[in-house]
Amino acid sequence: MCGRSLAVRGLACERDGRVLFEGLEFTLAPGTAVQVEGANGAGKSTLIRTLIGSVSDYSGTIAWRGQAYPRGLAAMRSSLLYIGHNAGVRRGLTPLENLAWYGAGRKEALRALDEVGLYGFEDVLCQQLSAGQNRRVALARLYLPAPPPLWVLDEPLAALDVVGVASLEAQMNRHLQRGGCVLLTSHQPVNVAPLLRVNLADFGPHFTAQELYCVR
Ligand SMILES: Nc1ncnc2c1ncn2[C@@H]1O[C@H](COP(=O)(O)OP(=O)(O)OP(=O)(O)O)[C@@H](O)[C@H]1O
Repeated sequence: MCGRSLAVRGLACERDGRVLFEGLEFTLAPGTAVQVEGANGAGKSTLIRTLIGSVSDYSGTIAWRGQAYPRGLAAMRSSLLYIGHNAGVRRGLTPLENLAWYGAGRKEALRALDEVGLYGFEDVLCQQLSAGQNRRVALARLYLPAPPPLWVLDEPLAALDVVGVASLEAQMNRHLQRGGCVLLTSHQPVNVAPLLRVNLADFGPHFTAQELYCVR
């Protein structure tokens, strides 16, 4: 396994007795991105939660920088910037306060909010912002100085307009050029490179002809 990457080998997950994926294999190396694809309910968010260590009922091996989980978890977490499906924005706080919660100083937070098009909204409560603006508050963390190397982003393009998508793609490409890595889920094409696309449909449960006959 590559010593500087996230390596997934023979990974399988099931929920409620249903196999979501099995035999999943890929490597997320520095300077590269992986886009996890799959239909609604295919298991993309479950995979992400597994990779960031929030879910431990899986089989197979996950290793960060050559160290298999659970031993490698602490090192992975110290390198991780995770933005989940629900974006982790505190609605009772302003955008500025949200970034301060993540340790950002006022000047760098204002610059990041400007980068995501929220200039003038920094002191508005997030509960008064639109869905796309709240997504931008979450994504502003990607524009803070010295970001962690491993970005794991669940549906980061959701609710973004065309300009927002282009801006985020540019920021992800800058991160890759700096040697960082990005793992994301998206139902739409993502313009980042180099990109490995992993479709969970290719790792779904495999039935024998006999089993298929019985299902029918
Ligand atoms: N904790 C859980 N307990 C039981 N079932 C679960 C649990 N978490 C997820 N599931 C089930 O696993 C399946 C995969 O869910 P998941 O959220 O990973 O899909 P997804 O590919 O991210 O879907 P979407 O594209 O709709 O966001 C779903 O059928 C879901 O109901």
